[in-house]
Amino acid sequence: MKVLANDGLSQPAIDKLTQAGFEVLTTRVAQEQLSNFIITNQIKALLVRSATQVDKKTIDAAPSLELIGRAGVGMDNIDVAYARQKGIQVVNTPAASSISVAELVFAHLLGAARFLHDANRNMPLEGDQRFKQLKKDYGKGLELKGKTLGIIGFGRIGKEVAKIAMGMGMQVLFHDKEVASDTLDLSFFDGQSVSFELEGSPLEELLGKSDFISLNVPATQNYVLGQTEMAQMKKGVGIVNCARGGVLDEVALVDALENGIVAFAGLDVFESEPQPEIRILMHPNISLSPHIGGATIEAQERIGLELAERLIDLLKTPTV
Ligand SMILES: O=C(O)[C@H](O)COP(=O)(O)O
Repeated sequence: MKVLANDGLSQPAIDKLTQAGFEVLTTRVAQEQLSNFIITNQIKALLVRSATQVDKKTIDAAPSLELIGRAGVGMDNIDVAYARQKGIQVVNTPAASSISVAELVFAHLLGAARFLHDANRNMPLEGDQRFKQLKKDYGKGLELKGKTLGIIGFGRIGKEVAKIAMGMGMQVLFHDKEVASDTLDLSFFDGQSVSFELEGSPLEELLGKSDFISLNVPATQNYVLGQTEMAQMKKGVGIVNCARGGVLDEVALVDALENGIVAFAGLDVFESEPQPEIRILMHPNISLSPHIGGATIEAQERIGLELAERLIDLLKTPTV
């Protein structure tokens, strides 16, 4: 039984599937040739990350498909409803990358609060005058300890973000339409743990009180943070978006950066991927990363193994 892992798959997952009798192809097939490749090779399971689009056209043109696996969380690149309607099983790995994404939120927060992204671009090859000037330019960094972090979206990732923030001595507010309150267990290295009860806040209150805001919601039809919400934020706020491009209005963000409402932003995802807007790419107060929230060795191993197990279970291939 053939599996196409079109956006790559960790080696332990490939090994597990191979041992279970699957033939795993890791050829990166271009979007336009995908349907044809699936038919020609009689692919039964198509595994993707966020790069490959699995739309109606691809699904219609690939009758051999029995399963679509998303190696990751967001399924906005897959027409899930249509696939299921056609009898194709669709699975993802919602929990496996939460820690990696949460840690990237803090990579952006800690980095941008100390201008690291811009300092990296501007460090002089030589010349102590320029070095001294940069020392002045980057001389007004911010500490995170004691500040308030507003987390919008309190699912698995939002909760991991909250735990790191609490460990750093930050105050945490969260807003989630589905979650009124929650208990967080903070585990320490020595096995001890402490529980915290958190009450959700109305969005307006979170916007007005937060020194930093992290977006941790799934893809949405409308902006979660647009011009109206930015006008309600505390002056000098830092915003991090490691969720999805369309949840943050980038035009409103650049305006808010220009008028000083927002001091900095950290963006891992963009309204336009893989080619973000030039104003976003060139802005000195935006820390950038190319959609790598789940891209750690640990997360990809967990994702791959979880997906392999689901696939073996669902397609019930006899082991060789
Ligand atoms: O939804 C996800 O899992 C993340 O956005 C990561 O996407 P990726 O698998 O394309 O890196």
